[in-house]
Amino acid sequence: MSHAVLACEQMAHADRWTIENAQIPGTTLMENAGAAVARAVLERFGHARRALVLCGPGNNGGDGYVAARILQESGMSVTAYAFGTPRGGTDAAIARSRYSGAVEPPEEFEPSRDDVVVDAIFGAGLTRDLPERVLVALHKARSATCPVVAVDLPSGVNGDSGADLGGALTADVTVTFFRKKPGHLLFPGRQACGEVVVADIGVRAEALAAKPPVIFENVPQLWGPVLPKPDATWHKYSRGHAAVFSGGKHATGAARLAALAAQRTGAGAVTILGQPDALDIHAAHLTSIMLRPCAPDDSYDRLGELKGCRACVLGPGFGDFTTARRLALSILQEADRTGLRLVLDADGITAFASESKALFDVAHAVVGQALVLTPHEGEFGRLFPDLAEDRSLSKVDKAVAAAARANAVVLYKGPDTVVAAPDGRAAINTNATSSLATAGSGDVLSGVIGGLVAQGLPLWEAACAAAWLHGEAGGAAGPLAVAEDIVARIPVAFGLLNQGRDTRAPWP
Ligand SMILES: NC(=O)C1=CN([C@@H]2O[C@H](COP(=O)(O)OP(=O)(O)OC[C@H]3O[C@@H](n4cnc5c(N)ncnc54)[C@H](O)[C@@H]3O)[C@@H](O)[C@H]2O)[C@@H](O)CC1
Ligand SMILES: Nc1ncnc2c1ncn2[C@@H]1O[C@H](COP(=O)(O)OP(=O)(O)O)[C@@H](O)[C@H]1O
Ligand SMILES: [K+]
Repeated sequence: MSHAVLACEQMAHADRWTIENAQIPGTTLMENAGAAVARAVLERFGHARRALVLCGPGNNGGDGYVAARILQESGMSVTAYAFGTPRGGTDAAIARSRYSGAVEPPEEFEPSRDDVVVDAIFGAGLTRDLPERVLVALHKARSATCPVVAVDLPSGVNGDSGADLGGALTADVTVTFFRKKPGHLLFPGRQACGEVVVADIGVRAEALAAKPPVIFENVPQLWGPVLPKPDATWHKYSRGHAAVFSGGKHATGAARLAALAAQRTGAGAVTILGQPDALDIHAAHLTSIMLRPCAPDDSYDRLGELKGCRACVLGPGFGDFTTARRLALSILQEADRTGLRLVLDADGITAFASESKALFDVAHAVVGQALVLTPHEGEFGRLFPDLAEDRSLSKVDKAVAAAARANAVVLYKGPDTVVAAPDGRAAINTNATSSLATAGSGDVLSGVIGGLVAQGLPLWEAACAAAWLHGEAGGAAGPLAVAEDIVARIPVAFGLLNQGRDTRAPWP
């Protein structure tokens, strides 16, 4: 699965496995890696005056020396700069010895605008802050504003977390090998990488068989197969019925956005539940969405009256924390009997800020899973303060730990939204643009999740699909989109799934 994402340790294991079990020497992998880097340089920056290759002491530097040799052979003017010496006998030392061009000390590195810099100082083996002489060189490269091609990762970016350990360059292109790492997809690493090229260097996919990957880039292959297929016998309720709880009369918009999004996502019926004065406002705006009165002390059982209702969204604009807690806990307590699933967002999350244990306890008592949580960074900190503050954890680690603790699918929002399941699976979303950074966009997302869950999708797949559809819809709506525009483009996002496909089997 080429959309699998490997932690640095898994990648090192795959390298070792290939060398030991497929009898492919490490020097061959390094040759292939260096060749892929040289190819990227020649394809994009072959016109540069010089290629200046910054080489570290490990295998990343080894890739750099191979690239330097190939670039020189292709006729480019090349200088390598040695940041440390490869240990004798290593693949990197062999690569260094095969390169016969100029090798200068770091102090001699003086890039200009017309050069291309190859950053091969540190890759997956970076373990501590960058040394001063590396920082100085990176600063010079940045000041020169010349193009940068990074090998595996821009030096200074942590491959597992995407954290910038200090001073990393923003590359134009990053050439990585076999599979992406979380650091290529999580911010700020994603931004530092620029375009990411994944090169096949001969590492064998069988290396992953013993311990299959659990982290993925969020692509339609992950969840396309479980999207609902149109059925000639459908009626509106069998197609899926979603409910959305409304806030009070001065905060109805959020629920309306969620409800409209659930409807645009394919739920056959959508009902908004709210107090009569709030429903009056909804009635003035809505036509095909149903409205049902629900007093604050009403039982969640009112949901049982909604035919075929499989999903409810609670939290957008809700306001009343006491009622939110009561509703959420009772929905989860009855989830095994009713089959109802809960998407808890916004005020529904904040309502449990100091009572998260009560939520997690009922969620754990459910056979299987019934809860999706959709926190942004602030909400995540309210529910999982210790995880939020733990600097040793990546965003993926945090989301996975939160999902296990809450027995919930956790969709941890941001430009690099992570969707984690209690069993440890995680998908990193990569198609969202900053056009989604607009009020109400999160309400739309919770409605999309609710709409998909109502149609019977498993929770993790529903949340992954929703993040992707939301991203595409936001992109289609353009940079000045408002939340209503995102709702309107959901069909466009579905349409992208159809492209090039048989229209009778509309989804992958
Ligand atoms: N055969 C293989 O294993 C392959 C490895 N590949 C390359 O190998 C890289 C990983 O190689 P390595 O594990 O050698 O790691 P790196 O080359 O990223 O760095 C390791 C070296 O840097 C030192 N180091 C780490 N952080 C430092 C810091 N802040 N200051 C000073 N020194 C520091 C380490 O002690 C070690 O000597 C990948 O990123 C990739 O570029 C590719 O060549 C593909 C094949
Ligand atoms: N810069 C960005 N790039 C990509 N996606 C973003 C960006 N900023 C916000 N988003 C997405 O937009 C949505 C915002 O949700 P949220 O913060 O709950 O907003 P609101 O409460 O206003 O609806 C989330 O899905 C988030 O991932
Ligand atoms: K590098």
